[in-house]
Amino acid sequence: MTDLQQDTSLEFIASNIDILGTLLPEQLLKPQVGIVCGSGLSTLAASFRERVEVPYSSLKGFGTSTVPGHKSALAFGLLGPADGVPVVAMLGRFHAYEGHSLSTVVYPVRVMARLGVKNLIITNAAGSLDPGLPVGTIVSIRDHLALPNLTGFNPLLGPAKPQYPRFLPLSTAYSHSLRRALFHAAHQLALPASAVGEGTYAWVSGPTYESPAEGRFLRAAGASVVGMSTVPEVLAAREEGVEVCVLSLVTNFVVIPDRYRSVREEVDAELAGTPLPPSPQVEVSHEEVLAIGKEKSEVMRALVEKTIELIGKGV
Ligand SMILES: O=P(O)(O)O[C@@H]1C[C@H](O)[C@@H](CO)O1
Ligand code: HPA
Repeated sequence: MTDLQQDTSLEFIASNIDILGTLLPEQLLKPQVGIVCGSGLSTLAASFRERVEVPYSSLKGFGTSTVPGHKSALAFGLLGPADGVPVVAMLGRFHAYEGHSLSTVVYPVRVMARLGVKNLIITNAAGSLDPGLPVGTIVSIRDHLALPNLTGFNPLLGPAKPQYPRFLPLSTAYSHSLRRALFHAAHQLALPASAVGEGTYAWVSGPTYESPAEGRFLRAAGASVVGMSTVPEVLAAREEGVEVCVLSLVTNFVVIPDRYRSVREEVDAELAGTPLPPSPQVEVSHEEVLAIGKEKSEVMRALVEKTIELIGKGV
């Protein structure tokens, strides 16, 4: 772990606001919408106007993202028509599997909230557990299943703080109104219905991809997609009073064979002179995850931008 407990005191975070005050023009200093860019999705900030990038290294309390496809900077800019909505994007996030403490993982979300962000769009790359959500589908997350949270690995563990609720409800964690804005945006962009699905995100710690039995378990438990991020950020955002919308890009199927081929059957059939067809050996890789992110970056960007435009219009 890089630290045990990140300093999230108002004073410490405010020191970043002072630093940003020296780096940003006035019109970018109070972003209304935040974006977290998932693996391979940093291009979500490609069309920010008046864009200014601030490396995490020039800010206090930020870690360094060590995962390929994740930069380590905040991008500030304007999005949408006319004067534009001030926005901030995390180009690169922190994952617990990199060795970051959960308080470091969620720290940028807390900074965004203090800067004035009211709505946060969190993106990620995820594996599909549902044949109805093929590779390339964008999934609007409506709920989560977080085994680490249920077993004592939760970013909100710790002494009560007067500015936060002690017992945070999660039944409305995924904003109904932001999800409505997202589906209105998908309609306005004339995306086919199959391009954007809905589902439940299972958070696992990683860094291993799921074994077939783990995939079957998560699917039986009600998850639609699985990934190694996002839920800690959702919890911190909700604790800060920020509305949250999560988009998972399906980059691969989690291998869930209905039935394992028996190797005994395979060998017996071979020796009897009636060999079975070769059994498929499928493996997911981060390179494949990044490649799908690249392929879908334009549609993800268009969807996020249109959603932000509609949020600004109160749709
Ligand atoms: O940051 P995200 O959740 O988009 O990244 C996913 C999960 C792992 O970090 C990585 C695995 O390929 O991609
Ligand atoms: N499992 C967990 N995280 C992921 C996956 C996956 O299959 N694909 C992309 N991120």
